Amino acid sequence: MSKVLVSDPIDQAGIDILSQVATVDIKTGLKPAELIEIIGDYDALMIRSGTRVTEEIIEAGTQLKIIGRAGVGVDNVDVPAATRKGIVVVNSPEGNTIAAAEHALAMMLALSRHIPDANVSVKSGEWDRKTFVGAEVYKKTLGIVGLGKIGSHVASVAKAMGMKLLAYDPFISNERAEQIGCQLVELDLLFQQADYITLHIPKTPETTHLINAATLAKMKPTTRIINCARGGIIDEAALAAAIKEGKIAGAALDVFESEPLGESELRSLGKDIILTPHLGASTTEAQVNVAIDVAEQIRDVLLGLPARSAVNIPGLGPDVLEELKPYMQLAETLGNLVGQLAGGRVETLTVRLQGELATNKSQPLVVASLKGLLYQALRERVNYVNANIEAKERGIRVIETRDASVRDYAGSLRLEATGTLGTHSVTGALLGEKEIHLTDVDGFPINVPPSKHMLFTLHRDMPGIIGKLGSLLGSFNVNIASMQVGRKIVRGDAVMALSIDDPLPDGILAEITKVPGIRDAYTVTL
Ligand SMILES: NC(=O)c1ccc[n+]([C@@H]2O[C@H](COP(=O)([O-])OP(=O)(O)OC[C@H]3O[C@@H](n4cnc5c(N)ncnc54)[C@H](O)[C@@H]3O)[C@@H](O)[C@H]2O)c1
Ligand SMILES: O=C(O)[C@H](O)COP(=O)(O)O
Repeated sequence: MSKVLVSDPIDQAGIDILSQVATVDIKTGLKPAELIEIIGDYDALMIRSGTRVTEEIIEAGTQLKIIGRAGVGVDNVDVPAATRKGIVVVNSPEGNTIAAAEHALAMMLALSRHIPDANVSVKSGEWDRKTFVGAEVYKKTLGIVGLGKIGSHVASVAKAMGMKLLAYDPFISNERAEQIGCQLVELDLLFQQADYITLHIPKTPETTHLINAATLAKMKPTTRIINCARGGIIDEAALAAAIKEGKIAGAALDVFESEPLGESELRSLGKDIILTPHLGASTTEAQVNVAIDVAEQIRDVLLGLPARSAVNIPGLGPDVLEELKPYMQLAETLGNLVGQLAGGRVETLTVRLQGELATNKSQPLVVASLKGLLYQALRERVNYVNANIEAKERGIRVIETRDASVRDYAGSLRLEATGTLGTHSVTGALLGEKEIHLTDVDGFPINVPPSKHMLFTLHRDMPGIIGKLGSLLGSFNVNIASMQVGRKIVRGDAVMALSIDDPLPDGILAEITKVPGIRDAYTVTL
């Protein structure tokens, strides 16, 4: 019989499901070394946010087939390490949505009316009605950062309370935001106008310390911030200073840079701050939902069936997967690339399956393209199972076409996306030992393998331009690994594709477009 280790508190409903197919050991509060010592005995590991599943633990899990996260965030799991070892990582993307949204709303109201401190005051024998005069949320502006599942539910309840809703989410269309009753605005405007700011975004390199001394300085002295998303999105030292100095009115935090919260100035800010110990998902209902959702997936995988919310492994049959695998990678890379060229808020994605790919069997490549397109927004939380739904929720129109007549390569894939930066297209194929190559950008033929950091320019094909760009990049210490120009006619328009060793430093793109002859420049990280 298989063995499952449950290393965080999980509702009994989940344990009952696991017990149908496995021996279940519940061992919570293990130290990393203790987990490493025993994990080798287990086929599955079920966790919440309390267990950090590092590469070391994954390496020691020689029998592990699946890691189940009874909740949303998989930032406590080294997903790439699990993928490398062929371990499926699953989560429960929707099981605690309502719980987290309601916690954020409760925090907003509790902070506005000083409920936690007033409660402590009365319980200690006082009857102080002066200290706890609050503020109403009615007719106030709520700025929602991240209009995904939780952000959208917060929006609908806040609207019913008479709040005006602003939202910032570079991956959501205006139509979708309007449906929810939100006005999409740039982040700076949201910071300047919101009376309440609530965060519902994943923690990524882009969102780390999104709330910092500089962004706090843009807010009103009456602004209150709520974070029930992830610790680290707020710079806690800067937040504490801003509250102390009266630059903003207060904050309500459920999540922290380091959990459990240790010594922290945040604890000493009185009634202007509310702190809860990562309780967003802690409702009876949510815990039953996530436990059942994830336990069922662990059970299925242990029985050799696919998982419905796999974060890292496609929910496709193994035979189809094997055949399409190299093309899936091509589709993901092209999706990620064209999404960045088109700008975040993509409205339409056209996927053209060409040559031998122009068959029904290639349909998973459309999903893989969407997965790549949504990667910048959702990181490892987008997968082959949810990519279609996530795209639909963002109002992205997907057009699928097939053209068997294209014969440049055995099979090739062309993606065209329309977003905030306009319409862009990329084509790719597998060459040699199934190596991914970009074969066309915006209609200009090229032949380059994609690299982690790339720069594309649209320019006039004229003497001296390559030298000028090379010197400019050199003056910013940017090392060029490779460079290729694609053109249709001599001295007409041309595209240049450069692979660079590091991300392009801030501000250079504007300098590049000042080079005579260069019309546009785009940088991407794949
Ligand atoms: N406190 C808790 O116990 C608790 C419970 C559940 C979820 N969460 C956390 O809440 C957050 C939101 O969860 P969800 O289920 O709504 O996720 P979701 O994927 O449905 O929504 C996240 C949204 O953030 C947007 N986004 C991504 N990068 C962005 C950026 N740089 N700027 C603005 N928007 C950006 C995405 O487009 C997406 O719409 C996650 O961090 C999750 O881990 C916390
Ligand atoms: O990402 C999540 O689902 C939440 O942060 C909840 O975490 P928890 O399961 O540890 O309560």
